[in-house]
Amino acid sequence: MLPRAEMNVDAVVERVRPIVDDVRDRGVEAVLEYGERFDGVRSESVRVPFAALREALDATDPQVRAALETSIERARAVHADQRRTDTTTQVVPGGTVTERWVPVARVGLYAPGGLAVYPSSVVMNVVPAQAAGVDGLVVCSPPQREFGGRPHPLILAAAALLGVDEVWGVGGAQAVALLAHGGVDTDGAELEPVDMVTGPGNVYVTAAKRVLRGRIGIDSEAGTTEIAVLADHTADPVHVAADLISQAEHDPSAASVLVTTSVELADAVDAELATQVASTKHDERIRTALAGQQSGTILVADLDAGIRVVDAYAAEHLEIQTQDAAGVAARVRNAGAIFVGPHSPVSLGDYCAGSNHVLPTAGCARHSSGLSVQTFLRGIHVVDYSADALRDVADQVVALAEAEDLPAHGQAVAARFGTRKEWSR
Ligand SMILES: NC(=O)c1ccc[n+]([C@@H]2O[C@H](COP(=O)([O-])OP(=O)(O)OC[C@H]3O[C@@H](n4cnc5c(N)ncnc54)[C@H](O)[C@@H]3O)[C@@H](O)[C@H]2O)c1
Ligand SMILES: N[C@H](CO)Cc1c[nH]c[nH+]1
Ligand SMILES: [Zn+2]
Repeated sequence: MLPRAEMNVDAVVERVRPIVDDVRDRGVEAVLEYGERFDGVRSESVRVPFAALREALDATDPQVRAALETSIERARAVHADQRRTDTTTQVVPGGTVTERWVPVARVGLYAPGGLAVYPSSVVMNVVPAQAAGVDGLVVCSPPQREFGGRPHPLILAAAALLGVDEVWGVGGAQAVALLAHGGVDTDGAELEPVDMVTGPGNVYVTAAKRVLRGRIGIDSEAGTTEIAVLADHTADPVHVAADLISQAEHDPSAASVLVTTSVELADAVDAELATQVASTKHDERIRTALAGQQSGTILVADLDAGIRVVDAYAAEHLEIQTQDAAGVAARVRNAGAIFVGPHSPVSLGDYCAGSNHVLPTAGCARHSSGLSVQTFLRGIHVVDYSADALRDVADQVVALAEAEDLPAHGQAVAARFGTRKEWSR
């Protein structure tokens, strides 16, 4: 199995637990102290005034605003199609089971803001939650020193564009803890505890979600970014290298993995990486990520072996750059999202494909999905039987209850038909 980064979620859970407990006990005062320690800024208050959201939007570069609007429009189109409809099954005459889809009442949405700022993650969180019908939305993002301890203006602008009016300037584990436990701001504004926290983040955010899971619902662990590229001799090494670098740019712990059938391609990608990294803005971070144990190249004998490797790895993002890319993609079982062919780079999905970029990392794609409308819905079974329908199945319920040595279960049915029986101990 390919290793993940050394700095993993397990390694920081115990470091994050005291932060979570402290925020539970001391609320906003603790949040402000952690902001000072980890984000280098202490603000007057944590909730962003409503007027500041509109001001940020008005001050946004028109080109960036238009791009955000495109991103929102495409994401809304895809997520609208994910809505569920209730289903009613008539099991027998007079006996129905309805599956009713009900949105979570109040959710906290995290948009990262440490090494980079992520207005695109505001879009990717808010769009599916709104499409699911969630009423209570609160966005959290780290306080930024250069903006007086408020989140980055583009985070505020994205929230305003999406119609979200509650934004708090808090990041890391303390954000997840504040969302879960609630708190009162220095000026008396109240953050009501949420039922669920979603959104991507670094290892501290992910560890806090793991610590608080159960008290709140969480989405899949959308931690440090990963890309795997499955490529054959037809792939363009310039594109493959650019895509590997694009995701390494997120974090020194990010993973960029090439799985290929072609030695020539592997060598050409190595050469391209050396050239392209040198001219990239965040070259130091990228070099660290590419040199880490989590990144590298794997040579495979053929595409069948390649598919076995990428399935075992279960990458957050998987690009297929092979002949018949669609056919190969159809054979993959485990990935957060799959990007097919030469014109579907991961960066497209990060911003403007319409797909969601909040995706499971660290192998969680074996069992979990990216953020979607479904994340914010709960299916409730509504059981409705008539007297006749219950009578028809009463003996079977009693038989199973007795087989499980839970006779009172059977009695609850029998009692309705005057056939209660006394049980000897
Ligand atoms: N999987 C996905 O869907 C997805 C999507 C977007 C981004 N990401 C990932 O999100 C992450 C964003 O990370 P980021 O750091 O830029 O922003 P972030 O907002 O996730 O983390 C910043 C916060 O980390 C906390 N922190 C920093 N150092 C700490 C320490 N030593 N102890 C405790 N807390 C500390 C601070 O409170 C700070 O506010 C990246 O790893 C990126 O790869 C993942
Ligand atoms: N690649 C990230 C998901 O892991 C999402 C993102 C946002 N901005 C840029 N990229
Ligand atoms: Zn990205």
